[in-house]
Amino acid sequence: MSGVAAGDKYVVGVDYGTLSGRALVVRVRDGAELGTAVHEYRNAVISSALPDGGTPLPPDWALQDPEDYREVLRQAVPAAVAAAGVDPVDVVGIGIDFTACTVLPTLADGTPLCEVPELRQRPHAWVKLWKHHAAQPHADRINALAHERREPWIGRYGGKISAEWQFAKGLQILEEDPELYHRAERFIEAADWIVWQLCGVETRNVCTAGYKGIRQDGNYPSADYLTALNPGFGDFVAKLDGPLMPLAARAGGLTARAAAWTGLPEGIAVAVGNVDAHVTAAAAQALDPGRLVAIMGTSTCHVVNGTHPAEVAGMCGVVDGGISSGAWGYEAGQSGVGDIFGWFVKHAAPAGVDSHERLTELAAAQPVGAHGLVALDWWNGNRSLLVNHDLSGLIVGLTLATRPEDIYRALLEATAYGTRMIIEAFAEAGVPVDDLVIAGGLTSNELLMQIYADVTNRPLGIIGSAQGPALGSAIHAAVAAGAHPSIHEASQAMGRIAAAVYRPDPDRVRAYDALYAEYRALHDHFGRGANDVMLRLRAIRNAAVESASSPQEVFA
Ligand SMILES: Nc1ncnc2c1ncn2[C@@H]1O[C@H](COP(=O)(O)OP(=O)(O)O)[C@@H](O)[C@H]1O
Ligand SMILES: O=C(CO)[C@@H](O)[C@@H](O)COP(=O)(O)O
Repeated sequence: MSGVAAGDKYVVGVDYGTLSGRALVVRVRDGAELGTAVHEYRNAVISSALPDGGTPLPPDWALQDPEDYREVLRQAVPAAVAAAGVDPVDVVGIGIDFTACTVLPTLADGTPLCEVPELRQRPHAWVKLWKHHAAQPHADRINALAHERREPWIGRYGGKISAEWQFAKGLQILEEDPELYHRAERFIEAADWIVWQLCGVETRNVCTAGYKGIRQDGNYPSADYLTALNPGFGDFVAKLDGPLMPLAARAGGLTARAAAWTGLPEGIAVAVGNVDAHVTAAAAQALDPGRLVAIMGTSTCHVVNGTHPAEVAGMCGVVDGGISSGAWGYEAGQSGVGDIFGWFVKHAAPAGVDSHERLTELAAAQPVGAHGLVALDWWNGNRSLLVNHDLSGLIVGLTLATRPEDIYRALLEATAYGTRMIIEAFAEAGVPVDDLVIAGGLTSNELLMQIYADVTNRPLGIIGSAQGPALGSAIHAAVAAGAHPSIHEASQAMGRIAAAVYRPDPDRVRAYDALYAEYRALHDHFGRGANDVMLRLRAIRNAAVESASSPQEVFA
């Protein structure tokens, strides 16, 4: 990479993903990406047993190790600066984005409870990753009580709080390990925790407080409501509440300790924490209302700005300033997308066709509908519109003639139908979606992109960066450092989009309309109570796994 010139200033964006953290060095003047480095988390996703080989974990758990996050600062940031060839003294700010809701209990000084020696073997002491889905029963109770009491905030979450979010995860800790819950003086998004590590100041960003917490119109749920959920839960908001700051604000200056980790100058601006999806809207120059950004990787997040708050059934949430100050930001999501394709390649495709590239090549040769299949894309549950992580996947239409590429294509299509359900829910609630911009690793699959254009009948733009979230974080860092006056101006100067790269084809649009009608019928049948077979199967599975983990069977 090249482009280093005297007088230029730089910012570093750090994108904390599910398996790794990436640092990117960006030129403030025009957003040129000069150097990048990735650090894979040593403990990755902790889902079967705690790292020291000890305590086994029940189904649907997903934990992480906060030390992996610090290691990204020590490894990836200096490596990216070295790769860029810039002098660290010319770096004026650092910004981060994180997966969310990825959340941890800490002491008052920010020490994660899993780093307190006597708590290390307690599963609830660790970071709960966004895809920790074991708090579904807690989410169900949060929702039922909110509706019963007509809590004013529930409509801002499409009628349902997700099992992935702060209140469900917090309630699970209280009810499964009350002593640990009481040891937690703070309960904090990893996005805000790593900013605390960087600048030594605890802040809370409006984005995660709004979408992943339940903060609306300046308030969290009342102590009265929380106590009705569980008499011990009334103090939860006190653990969450911190100095709330708008996106792109300066949280503080880089501490001497974090300067030593990163090799960056002490005192440079540290931007307020942000979320991988939301930060990408700035990178894709997609802050105007009506332009929906889908960040497609292991999962998909959909974010779009609107001019007013509307209640969209099944969305994740609408938050004032949740994507950028001055607009109402909407979020929806699909919990499994690339992960479903990855599952098929790894566990179901026979040798010889067990790669995304080969399956895509074979699937691309088919006319729409030729495989005779429709799938429901719920391998990792359903985040929007059904908000139920106990739902599971389904493929209808299998015959002896079905080939691996048929199933692979049906899975690609199923995720596109899921996105269309979300777009239609927005439109029905008066939140227009005029075009889509796609970001994330899946943009490299051209067949998938064309399927999305045809299924949604909308032009598809592609973000002009392979590192959308990290670029978005760098843009926020530039604003926090005062190098651009606002996120809109920084987005125009530093963001990149190739508009309308994929256009819908009218014949394929018609063919997909028919298949989408079948998807919708299956979606409502299995997802809206007509047939709860998926929920019954999940209960049977959980009981079987639980009985198999009795001491005799585990150690047999
Ligand atoms: N060519 C491909 N076509 C479809 N899916 C792919 C392809 N290559 C990788 N994937 C899937 O994409 C996901 C990785 O995407 P990426 O954007 O890197 O992930 P992340 O969400 O962690 O940032 C994995 O789930 C993988 O199975
Ligand atoms: O839910 C959000 C953001 O709100 C994401 O962080 C979460 O889906 C993780 O996404 P990826 O792992 O980046 O696909």
